Amino acid sequence: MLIIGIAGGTGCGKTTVVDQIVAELPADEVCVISQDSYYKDTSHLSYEERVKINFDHPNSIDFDLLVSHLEELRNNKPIEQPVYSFVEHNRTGETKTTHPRKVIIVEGILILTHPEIRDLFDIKIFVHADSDERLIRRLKRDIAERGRDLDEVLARYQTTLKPMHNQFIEPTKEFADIIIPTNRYNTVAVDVIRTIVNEKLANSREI
Ligand SMILES: Nc1ncnc2c1ncn2[C@@H]1O[C@H](COP(=O)(O)OP(=O)(O)O)[C@@H](O)[C@H]1O
Ligand SMILES: Nc1ccn([C@@H]2O[C@H](COP(=O)(O)O)[C@@H](O)[C@H]2O)c(=O)n1
Repeated sequence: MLIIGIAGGTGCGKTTVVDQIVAELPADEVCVISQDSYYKDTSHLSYEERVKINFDHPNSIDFDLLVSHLEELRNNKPIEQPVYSFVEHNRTGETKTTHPRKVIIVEGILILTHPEIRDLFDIKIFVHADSDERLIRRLKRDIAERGRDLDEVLARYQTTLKPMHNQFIEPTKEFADIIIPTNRYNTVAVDVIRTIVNEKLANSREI
């Protein structure tokens, strides 16, 4: 089994890179775990209280559940990945059954901040895009897909997102084996990673 961690600031293109890697791999050989699924259950809070949560701080993530799920997958057991709603700022109550695969990709802004999770990764990747580029992408995406407006995204960016990025996310770049620049679409880097993954898969088939 090969476990790959893909980190980087919001809007850097993690999901896009993951989709590009996965697109060329056999569906039954890869699964994806998103850190977003592991935002803490906040059902005990009202919507007004949930909106105020700092979603860019490591304390917002249920790392205990994420670690236990990764351990289960490593032991060849399926897990129930929570489904998260960015509109409700909460888990939906539904889960997605995720089966263990030869390649497990874990992606999220804060996954390299957690020492135990870092140790589980065979390859650690940090996706980098400039902060102005990330803000532009985040604005467009959150308004189009996550039910937000301009003021909400900018306020969140200034109050939590930018300071948390500088304090917690950017420093984890030093743990990365590979840094992918994504100010533009980086097909070369994605090809390199695909080659590494395919080589590992071919070796595991021979054993
Ligand atoms: N290299 C790129 N160039 C331009 N736009 C991109 C690039 N990578 C991603 N995007 C766009 O930016 C937005 C955020 O990308 P996404 O992959 O969701 O980032 P992340 O998962 O890191 O938050 C999406 O709308 C995506 O289509
Ligand atoms: N209810 C929430 C939960 C998280 N966020 C933001 O999502 C970002 C992480 O997701 P990416 O896909 O962008 O990596 C993070 O920066 C949180 O601020 C949110 O807006 N609402």
